[in-house]
Amino acid sequence: MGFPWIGETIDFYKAQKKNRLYEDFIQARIQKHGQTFKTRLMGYPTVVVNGAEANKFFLSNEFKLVVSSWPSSSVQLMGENSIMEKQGEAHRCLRGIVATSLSSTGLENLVPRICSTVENHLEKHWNRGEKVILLYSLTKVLTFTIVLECLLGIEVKDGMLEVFERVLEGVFAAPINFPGSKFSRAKNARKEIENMLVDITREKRKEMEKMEQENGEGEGILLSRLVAALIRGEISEVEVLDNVVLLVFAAHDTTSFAIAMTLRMLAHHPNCYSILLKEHNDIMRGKRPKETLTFEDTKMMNYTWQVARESMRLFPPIFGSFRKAIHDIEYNGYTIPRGWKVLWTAYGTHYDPKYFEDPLSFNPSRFEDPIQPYAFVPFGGGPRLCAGYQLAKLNILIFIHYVVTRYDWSLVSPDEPITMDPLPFPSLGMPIRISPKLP
Ligand code: HEM
Repeated sequence: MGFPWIGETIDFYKAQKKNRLYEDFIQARIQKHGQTFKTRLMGYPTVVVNGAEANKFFLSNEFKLVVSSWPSSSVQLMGENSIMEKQGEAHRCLRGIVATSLSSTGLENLVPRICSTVENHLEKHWNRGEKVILLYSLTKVLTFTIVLECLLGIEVKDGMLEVFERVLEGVFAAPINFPGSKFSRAKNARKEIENMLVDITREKRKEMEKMEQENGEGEGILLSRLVAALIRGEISEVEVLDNVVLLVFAAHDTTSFAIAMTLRMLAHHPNCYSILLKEHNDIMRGKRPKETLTFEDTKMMNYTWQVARESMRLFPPIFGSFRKAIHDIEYNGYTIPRGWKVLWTAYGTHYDPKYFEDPLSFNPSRFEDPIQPYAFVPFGGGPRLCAGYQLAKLNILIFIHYVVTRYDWSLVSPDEPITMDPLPFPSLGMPIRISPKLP
């Protein structure tokens, strides 16, 4: 378990920073101790669990045996009232409100809005002849706009992204609140966002009360649904604010990284790229010039989704997360005492040949066959399965469609290192050389 308090935290962080959490930390200990092993991380005795059976056991027993457990800095910055901190009935209520806008029916209406946001983004940042752009950095601007404008219905103003990013930078920093620290900068940024969101929420409330639009229908936008629940007295104003901040955090870097890794893998595997391009050209052939994509079109992007899933298998945007035991737990011959942490990771199954043959090779067609439940877990599982899974999927498919049908592109640094802090990102921002395709 390493030294008292600190335990193996430094080894864990070092491996994370190099994006070698699996190779240097998890795999090394699995070989020594087996699939389930104990360690000490950030002051807590922690049991690291691996394998589909373990994922199923711990993820599906959320609220019964374990509860999600985020670092203190994340809770302070995302807010104590965000969905990730809620449990039981309070979680079910919030999840219900959020899920209505993020379900297939809710998202079907968003497709035209997402398409025009992607087109405007490409027009603004990608067009104008041959050039080199930073794909990952720019995609973050896009995913931020999609979650705020398309999903929540909040207009993005100049400087907003930078303030949100400052909050995100502190989410996993040490919660030390002295002037100039990462955490204190993040706290100040959070205050700025709160002030802005209070105005937006109150304005929305006034407007909805005037129009008696309490159910938020007519717009179908998530902010209206949250404010409708506020008007009905189901949630408080601070719950609206905390959940807006949480949604931006949950959606933004994760989706950008998934897009970046999908394009990187396509660049490394030209055969896969040809198959994917044909899928998109076939969709285009059935459409009039300038006709926009529909939800039905995205359902035809099966191969693209296989490529994206295979990329997320190899490069999960979230490596896993912590739970806390709320009872003594008997698991697989071990007793996990109440209060201990449990860490499940995507790597624990994604890189295991028991679930994925030749796990380090890139093979999108492995997703043609059904995958064992809880073996492919980039979106988690159980009651806390990613609420934005469908939006992430649409965002990825639609963006890839516009990129591959409109641009020729290539990686400038094919072997660009991926780093983690603690979410993964391409260390140079993923420079690519682009040139618009001739019409
Ligand atoms: C590729 C993109 C994404 C990935 C890989 C991803 C991954 C995850 C994972 C692993 C969890 C579960 C965490 C846990 O069990 O502790 C989660 C939860 C969540 N995600 Fe995502 N996510 C993505 C995109 C999104 C988007 C676009 C949204 C919304 C706009 C979103 C909203 C949420 C929310 C609200 C939760 C908390 C659910 C709950 O506690 O009930 N995510 N996500």
